[in-house]
Amino acid sequence: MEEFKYLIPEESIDAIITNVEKLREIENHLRHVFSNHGYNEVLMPSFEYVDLYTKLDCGFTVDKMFQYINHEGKNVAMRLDFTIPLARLYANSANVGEARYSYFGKVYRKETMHKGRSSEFFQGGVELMNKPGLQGDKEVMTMIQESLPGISLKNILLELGSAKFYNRLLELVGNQRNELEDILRLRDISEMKRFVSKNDFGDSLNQLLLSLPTCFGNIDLLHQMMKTCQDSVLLGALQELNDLYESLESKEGIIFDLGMVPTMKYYTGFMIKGYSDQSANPILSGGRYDDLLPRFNVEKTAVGFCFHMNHILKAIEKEGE
Ligand SMILES: N[C@@H](Cc1c[nH]c[nH+]1)C(=O)O
Repeated sequence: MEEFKYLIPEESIDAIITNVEKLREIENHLRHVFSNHGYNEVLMPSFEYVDLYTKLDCGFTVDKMFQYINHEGKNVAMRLDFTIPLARLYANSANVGEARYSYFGKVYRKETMHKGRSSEFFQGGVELMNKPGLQGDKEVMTMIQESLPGISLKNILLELGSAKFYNRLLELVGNQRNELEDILRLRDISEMKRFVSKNDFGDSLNQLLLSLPTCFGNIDLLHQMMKTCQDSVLLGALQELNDLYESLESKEGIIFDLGMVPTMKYYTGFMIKGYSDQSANPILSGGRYDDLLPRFNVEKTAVGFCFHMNHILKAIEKEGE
């Protein structure tokens, strides 16, 4: 009868984060790193038109959104992502030179299977507008590396992938792209074997595809792939990853994952995911997304990343056990 006192909606959990003191400690550390690099913190709105997320071909679908119809009769969603609204902010600003934004706050994403999982994700990140190529990528990577010591996790692995590489692969397999995406997402070795023998893309591409589900390793792996890769676009993408790696002062904990599937459809260049050995979910993610600002009619490039605070705090908790 008084169920409301005990039950929690399936989209929710009892408390999103209980160790808020730790959250604030990490947040302040990150705030410090970001502002030292000249990033201005912006407090973004919680509500956006659904169209902002769906009509730019960024891969967001309405089933992921918490939405309602406002008094104008328009569909409004709770913030699903910081990167897209910040791209709009930049595109609408008078200054379209170099710009640096940082942010802290929640995004709201519906889970397909709720069961004890929250739909609210606390992020802290940055977006760097109009610093193209290696210089921009390096700035972001350096900030990630500088941030890591302050997040209290011992073993962090930084995985680098490339959306340019991935998108070219999809182009090369033509009509079979959806199938390839599924196989790579699941890293399914036997499905990949079946896929390759069914389609036969020629020796070189066949061999490359077969290697992808398990294609992670250190810089030697990248060099080996560069030797065998024959397609100039694929090779160019690998060369970019190599240049980024070489430009970094510290190479600690960096590995390559050439089968990495973009979590966001807007990525166009390098992609990064950070993992703690205590968390199955990434504690940070990001990458270059040069095609997003042009969709707001501003021919400028962008790159950024965010920390996933919920996953960081979970991993810290586990590490303490
Ligand atoms: N918005 C991305 C992270 C990112 C920031 N900038 C670029 N990528 C995410 O939620 O995963």
